[in-house]
Amino acid sequence: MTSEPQVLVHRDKEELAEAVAARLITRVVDAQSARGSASVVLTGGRNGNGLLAALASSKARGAIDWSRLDLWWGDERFLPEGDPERNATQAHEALLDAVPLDPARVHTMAASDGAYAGDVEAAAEAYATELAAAARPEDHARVPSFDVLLLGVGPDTHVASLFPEHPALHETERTVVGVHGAPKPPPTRITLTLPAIRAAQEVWLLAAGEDKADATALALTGAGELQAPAAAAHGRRRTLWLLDEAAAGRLPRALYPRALS
Ligand SMILES: O=C(O)[C@H](O)[C@@H](O)[C@H](O)[C@H](O)COP(=O)(O)O
Repeated sequence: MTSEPQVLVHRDKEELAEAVAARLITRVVDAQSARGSASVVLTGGRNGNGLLAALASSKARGAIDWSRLDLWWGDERFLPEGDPERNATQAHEALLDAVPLDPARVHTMAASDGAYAGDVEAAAEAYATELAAAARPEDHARVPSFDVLLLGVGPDTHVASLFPEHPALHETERTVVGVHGAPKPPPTRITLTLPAIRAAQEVWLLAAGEDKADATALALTGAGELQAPAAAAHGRRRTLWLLDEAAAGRLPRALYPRALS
């Protein structure tokens, strides 16, 4: 089962970050009260980090039981541990170091100087194994049914490290793969594949700024999955596009109900 994309437009990137932070707190609190724990997949990039910074400064952040939250990553830049360009390093700086997480529930992807010594395929396979170990029978997948999977949308419509026309988009078996020759630096990356992304209950795609307007319009108006990977990202229950006005600037108005002021 997949879900039709819903579009929500906020005034600017600051309002977007704060509104999505509030939405995420509510979603995590709901999941924790229903099930005892929650799982969220983080994204790299400016919007993902802006969201984490908004969570860090939210007065409501104490409503989350951080010790019962599993954090995963949708992709990682295959760089040495602690490199300032690693998505995990940036997430720690923006939020993770400031909240009482259980370190065993913070599932980072391997660094290039870590256990797999520069072997990105082995690092990807290890992450797939970690995901499979966390999946429950009721998930009916080789990854957990993440409560929320966050994806920043690139100006070329890439999500995670799934770039237009790249071979990783054809993957139907593996849940995590190594990426070579990515057009956005660094060229070597680890990414969840579409089957792993589509196992999430909810997929939230984030885009802000005029440089995302074409990508957003392309992905939401019928582009193919190879041409526009963002168009291929669906949650089982919900697919939410969370935009600012600039990123929504070239969308047909019929796609989103809220009137712009
Ligand atoms: O590792 C990365 O670079 C990301 O995970 C990538 O997929 C990112 O989310 C998009 O490129 C959007 O990034 P911005 O929000 O910075 O445009």
